[in-house]
Amino acid sequence: MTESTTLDIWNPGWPDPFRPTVDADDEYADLVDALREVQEAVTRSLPTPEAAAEAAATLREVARQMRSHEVDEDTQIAGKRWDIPGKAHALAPVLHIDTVTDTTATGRVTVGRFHSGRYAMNGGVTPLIFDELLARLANSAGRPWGRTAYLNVNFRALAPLHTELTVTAELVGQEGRKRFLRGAMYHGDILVADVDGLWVELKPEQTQNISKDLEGRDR
Ligand SMILES: CCCCCCCCCCCC(=O)SCCNC(=O)CCNC(=O)[C@H](O)C(C)(C)COP(=O)(O)OP(=O)(O)OC[C@H]1O[C@@H](n2cnc3c(N)ncnc32)[C@H](O)[C@@H]1OP(=O)(O)O
Repeated sequence: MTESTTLDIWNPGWPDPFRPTVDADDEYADLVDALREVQEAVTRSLPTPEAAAEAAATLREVARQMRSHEVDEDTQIAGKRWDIPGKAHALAPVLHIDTVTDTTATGRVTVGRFHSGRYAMNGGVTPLIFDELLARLANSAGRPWGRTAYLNVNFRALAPLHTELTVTAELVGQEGRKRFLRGAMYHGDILVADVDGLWVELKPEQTQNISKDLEGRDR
């Protein structure tokens, strides 16, 4: 991390329901790392039917254990570890955010076969990475909470697997509640994708009861 970095772990403008309510420890991060290992290993495998059945039983036993620790979404840790790459959310590729200034952000990401389309990054994963970095920038530097209104992604070249890609983001304009951002993803000097994004600052009534707004929509 460079001297000029103002990397926010938590932006005070964000609504409380997104704040972790218990201290996560390294064991929790390790659990999500282990889950990522399972995702990659299963993706890469062709087990015998017997081995598949045995693994399925083991995984269902883990799911049973985790269900006995279930909490509501405001209380869970997954997706809220702003201090670690991937935020302890197994869906997200592990994005290492190196710098966040008032108007720029940079990061690095390497994906494996779990996030592959066919021998290259799946086209749905690229927006996920852009959303992560651009959202971090859009909502940094004390700016009030905003939501993604659009992400227009251009795929310029195949994004290779098992290879570090660099990702950049820039705040290019603000008009009232609207924040316009641009981003790019590179394999070395090769531009593999770029993006235009709009974040719209929430009105006060949109930040109240944010978890209630979302209730029932994730089931
Ligand atoms: C995994 C772990 C996570 C862990 C949690 C961590 C969170 C990380 C961040 C995640 C953020 C997300 O991904 S959020 C998920 C993806 N996004 C969403 O679900 C958003 C759903 N949409 C909305 O909620 C709404 O549409 C908003 C808030 C975006 C905008 O609604 P609104 O507030 O009523 O806006 P409105 O007054 O109509 O418009 C304001 C201005 O913006 C313009 N505008 C609005 N939408 C658009 C649009 N799509 N394209 C062009 N322009 C637009 C309008 O023309 C207007 O311009 P003018 O007339 O003023 O010029």
